[in-house]
Amino acid sequence: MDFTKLQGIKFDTSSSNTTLINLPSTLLEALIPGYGLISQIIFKLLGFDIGLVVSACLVVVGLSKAIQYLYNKSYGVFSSYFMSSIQIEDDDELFSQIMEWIAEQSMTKVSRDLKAVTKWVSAYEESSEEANASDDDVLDESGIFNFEKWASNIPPRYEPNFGSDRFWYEGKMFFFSRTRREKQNKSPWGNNEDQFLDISCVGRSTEPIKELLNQIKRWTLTKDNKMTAINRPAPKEERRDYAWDRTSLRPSRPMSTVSLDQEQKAKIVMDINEYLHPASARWYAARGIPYRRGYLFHGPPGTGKTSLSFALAGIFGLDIYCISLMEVGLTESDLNKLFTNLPRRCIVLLEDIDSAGLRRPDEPSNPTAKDDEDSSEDSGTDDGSLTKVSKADAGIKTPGQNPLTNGFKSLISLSGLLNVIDGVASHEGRVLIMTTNHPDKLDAALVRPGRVDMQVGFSLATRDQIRDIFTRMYSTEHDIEKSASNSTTSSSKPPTKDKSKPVESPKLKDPDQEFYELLSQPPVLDIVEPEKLKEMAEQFAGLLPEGNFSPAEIQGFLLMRKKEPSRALKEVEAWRDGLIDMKKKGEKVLEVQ
Ligand SMILES: Nc1ncnc2c1ncn2[C@@H]1O[C@H](COP(=O)(O)OP(=O)(O)OP(=O)(O)O)[C@@H](O)[C@H]1O
Repeated sequence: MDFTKLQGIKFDTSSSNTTLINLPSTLLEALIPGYGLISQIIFKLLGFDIGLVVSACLVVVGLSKAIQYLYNKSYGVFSSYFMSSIQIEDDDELFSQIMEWIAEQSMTKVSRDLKAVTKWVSAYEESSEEANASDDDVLDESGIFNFEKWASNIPPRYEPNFGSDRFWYEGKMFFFSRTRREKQNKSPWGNNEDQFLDISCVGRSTEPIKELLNQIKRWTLTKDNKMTAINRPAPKEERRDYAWDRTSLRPSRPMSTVSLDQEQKAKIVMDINEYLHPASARWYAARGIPYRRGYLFHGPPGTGKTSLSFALAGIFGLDIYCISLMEVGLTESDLNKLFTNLPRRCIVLLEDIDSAGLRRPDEPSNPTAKDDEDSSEDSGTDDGSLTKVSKADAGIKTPGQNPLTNGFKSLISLSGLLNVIDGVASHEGRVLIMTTNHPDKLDAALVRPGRVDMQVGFSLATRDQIRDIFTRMYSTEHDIEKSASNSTTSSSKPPTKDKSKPVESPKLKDPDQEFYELLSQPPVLDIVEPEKLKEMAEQFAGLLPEGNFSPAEIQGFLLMRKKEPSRALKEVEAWRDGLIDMKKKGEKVLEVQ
């Protein structure tokens, strides 16, 4: 647009033709290059002077711009003097809590500008409608669960789109804006944008917004109640922004489902309870003791070490942060970052620390050859004179290596691990649980008091545990409780079809007909009275020798017969003999499963 032409314009104010909506043609010519020519052509072709229309349009645009400018200016002045606001960044967990809360408010029902998000739900997070889906919604015509069909019934979640909106909450109006911006530190991988929310309200105090945020946090708590969040290290390339990824949210595991000596369970719970009490931090500080507590859960695989950790997280409402030192490429600085980014209170689960392949300087150059030997004489000190395993060692398999580590060597040295556990990076207030199948292979420095304050041994199933696992598997008490508290019965439904509704084979003759006919056999649902169940559990426990099988193995056997306690009882001897035989021969495959 050539504004220099505006200088040459002489406004003929005496002309009665020049009004607010009939601008002089010289002005129009200056604002719209080629206007004169175009208007003449249109006039010649149509006999119509477009000057009035163009002038009116320009005046409307100009006025609306001026009004918008004035509005923005006055809103800016008003909000800086008479409004309060709080900003929330998207890397804060409050961000997702607010989005979830808002998605359930009437704002998303009346707003005309929404963002639809496919709900990612884990198997445990289905809403009641999803969990209540009828067989017609989830099963195909052969009676087989069809995920696509089921997933198509899950509606998206609607949340506010980018931009501004407002909502009322408890009689107060709040303004809400969602803004996208470019990240300052750009990464060649993935997303270079982040977002933030701004919640504001009229008034010179942020109290109403703070109260709203507290309400949202309380709402999240009731929603996530009885759920345990599991976090794992974020992928390497994203670790610059987020150290941890919340990988799942699962129902808290009731303590009663972990078969372990009751007194031992109570001892651990009481110990953690005392430690977590807010007054304990001061008690520790007054005595110059670092406010940390570490536990070592040791025992054969499948004996409940991880299960107990999850049950503890559920009891104390803590999130779990799992780290495996076996993670390929996990360096000491990564580990440091992960520990410094832990929340104030949490459970850190350091799994299988024995198989992490940590190395000390006095180890032979072929360290893996020594892995199979008992290294308990490695009475390490925590003086830090321990070396870091070279990167070249990672993942190199050599003969004689520990089958558990599969030749893997961690990039983390023992000194590095010790520094993280009790160094400056270590977060005070966290509960550290280390698990191992081979406590004898651990360095004494790692398990010295202060790093490990309580050791809990897990053993292969005792008679009591076997009885307990059998009873829990076939007891319907929990199912009845659930269906009473929640009108839905589907969460307690057996995963296969009910026996009252046998699976129908498809009408059409198809090559899989014979296979489908196998499915049409009605499943047996063997419900036994509590008294009888007790008797059967006793019988079952009597058939399995103590200290021979892990709870996981017994659970696996029962799961294959999850609705048929009588069949489990009938087949347990064959399974037992097969498993003992298999272990003797060192085989991995079992005939009777
Ligand atoms: N003591 C137990 N009580 C109840 N269930 C158990 C027990 N031990 C094992 N299980 C069952 O066995 C499975 C594996 O258990 P879990 O992962 O806790 O074992 P683990 O000791 O951590 O094994 P690993 O050493 O291999 O990590 C789980 O499904 C769990 O329910």
